Amino acid sequence: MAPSADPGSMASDPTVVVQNVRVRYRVPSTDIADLRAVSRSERLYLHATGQRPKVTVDALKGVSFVARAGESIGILGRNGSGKSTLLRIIAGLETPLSGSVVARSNPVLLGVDAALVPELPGERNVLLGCLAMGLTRAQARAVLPEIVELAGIGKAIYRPMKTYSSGMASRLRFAIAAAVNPDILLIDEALGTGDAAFKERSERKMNQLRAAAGTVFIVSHAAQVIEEMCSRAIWMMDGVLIGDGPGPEIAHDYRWWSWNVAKDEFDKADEILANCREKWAPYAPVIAEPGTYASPQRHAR
Ligand SMILES: Nc1ncnc2c1ncn2[C@@H]1O[C@H](COP(=O)(O)OP(=O)(O)OP(=O)(O)O)[C@@H](O)[C@H]1O
Repeated sequence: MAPSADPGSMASDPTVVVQNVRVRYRVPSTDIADLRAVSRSERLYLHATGQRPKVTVDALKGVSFVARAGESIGILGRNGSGKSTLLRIIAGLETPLSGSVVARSNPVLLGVDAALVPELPGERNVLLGCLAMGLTRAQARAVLPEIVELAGIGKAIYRPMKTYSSGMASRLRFAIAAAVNPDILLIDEALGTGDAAFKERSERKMNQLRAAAGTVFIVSHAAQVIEEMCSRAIWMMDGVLIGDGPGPEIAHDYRWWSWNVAKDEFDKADEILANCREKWAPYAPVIAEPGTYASPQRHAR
């Protein structure tokens, strides 16, 4: 079917424009069928060098959308559907095989693997994280109380991060990234681990960022997080964007589809998927004129 109109086109300025992005990985495989598929000379070479044959994984197969100021966008999908790859591409940490990403300002990626030092106490890591995100030492000290309050991990802030539970560490990372008030914040799975009080505080903080006309992206397996926190959601499947629409509605469809898959109700699941594709077909972004965006392409190609 024809791509639908950009749902936010009348609303606000674009912050991130993703156009037909493809990402391909070449990964070694131990599958005997992959070994049989290569030529005899290559097989001999692999054997002699102790290597495995490489297979192609298409992590993103032509993803396009426009994110706008004031949106919080949830990214949903099963394991391996391409959600984290999409965030890394928006953050500029990887170069796509083809396509482009243009962002209004530098996106800040908050990953569960964000590089903090496990041996250091939380408060020292807060300072490190702030410096890494471009704050001066004085600015970092000034926002320390706000970060400590947002993270809400009490006296644990004075203890080494390696002694934290995964939820405590995620909360601290979220608080650090959010405190620098980035225009574009990318969050990978950090919010599913918090308790009700943290959820309340993080929601408030995200609303503040959105109100300041920024954009927040959240990758989460928890459809409920996206249902409650995101104004918009995109549903990824096998590297393809299959639905783009209001957060609560996409999250509801995703949850209902997942439930049916888990119960082996595949006909029902297919029906939900077909309806979602029809109703929330992604729109094709209009190619931006040079100079439309303040910052250059994320990836020089
Ligand atoms: N660095 C990499 N090298 C090779 N393959 C990769 C790499 N990163 C991701 N992939 C592959 O790309 C595909 C998409 O992975 P990605 O991590 O983006 O999925 P995801 O939707 O975030 O998954 P999950 O929900 O499990 O975190 C998967 O098939 C994965 O194996």
